[in-house]
Amino acid sequence: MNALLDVEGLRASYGRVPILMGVDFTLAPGEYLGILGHNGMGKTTLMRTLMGHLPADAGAVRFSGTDVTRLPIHQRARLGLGLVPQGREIFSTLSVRENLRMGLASAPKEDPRIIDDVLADFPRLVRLLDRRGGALSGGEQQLLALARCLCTRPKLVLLDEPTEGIQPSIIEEIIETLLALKKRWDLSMIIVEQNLDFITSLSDRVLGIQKGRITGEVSREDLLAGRIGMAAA
Ligand SMILES: Nc1ncnc2c1ncn2[C@@H]1O[C@H](COP(=O)(O)OP(=O)(O)OP(=O)(O)O)[C@@H](O)[C@H]1O
Repeated sequence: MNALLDVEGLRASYGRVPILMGVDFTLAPGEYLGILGHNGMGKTTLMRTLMGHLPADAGAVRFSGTDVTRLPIHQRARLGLGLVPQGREIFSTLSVRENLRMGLASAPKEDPRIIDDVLADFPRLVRLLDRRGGALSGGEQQLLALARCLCTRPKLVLLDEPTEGIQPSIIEEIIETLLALKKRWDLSMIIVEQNLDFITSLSDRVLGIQKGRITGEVSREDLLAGRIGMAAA
């Protein structure tokens, strides 16, 4: 089967400091791929480079058969790439409803019915529609950031450290939501995390990243059996 995402020799840097040192991997349609790595290993840099927030110095990113390596963010979004950034970037003075409308603005087709469709998978947000984004808990903000991204109708969601600073009770709800989305939407996902339990619950496969390089791959069977050593160490 053709890959949905094909990343080859990807390099990126901040100024003269190289961070991604040649990243290679592919993602199949419908796959949830985990990327596990400690602080500062380049996980966020990889997500930002895939989305186009940071230019690639070398290598290629092909998405859905199109070379997107040099495309600006909005064109990648229109092709079906969506990023839920680390820190969530909720508009704190806008209501939940208004935050969702902001997501709609980058959708290929600005159809307000998309919001209702998305909310069907986020019952907790339905009760909070008029609340200010800044008055939500961290977990509720994470659900909102995910729902806002889904309003762009992505095929591939890049989810950057969703459990950071979130209470365990709502982490379970995020896992259930993500698994339900996998079934109901035709969705693929890259989940960057340090939380091993979270990534094990969701991923079909996990890649380890160290110092800007993919260091290993763990299958779902090995994940469930607790055999993760070489990827994340
Ligand atoms: N805007 C920036 N300018 C310069 N250096 C940066 C910038 N953002 C990140 N870095 C550096 O790039 C390296 C990789 O950072 P990155 O945020 O990609 O790591 P990470 O694996 O996502 O870590 P974390 O889990 O802490 O978010 C780190 O050494 C970091 O200090």
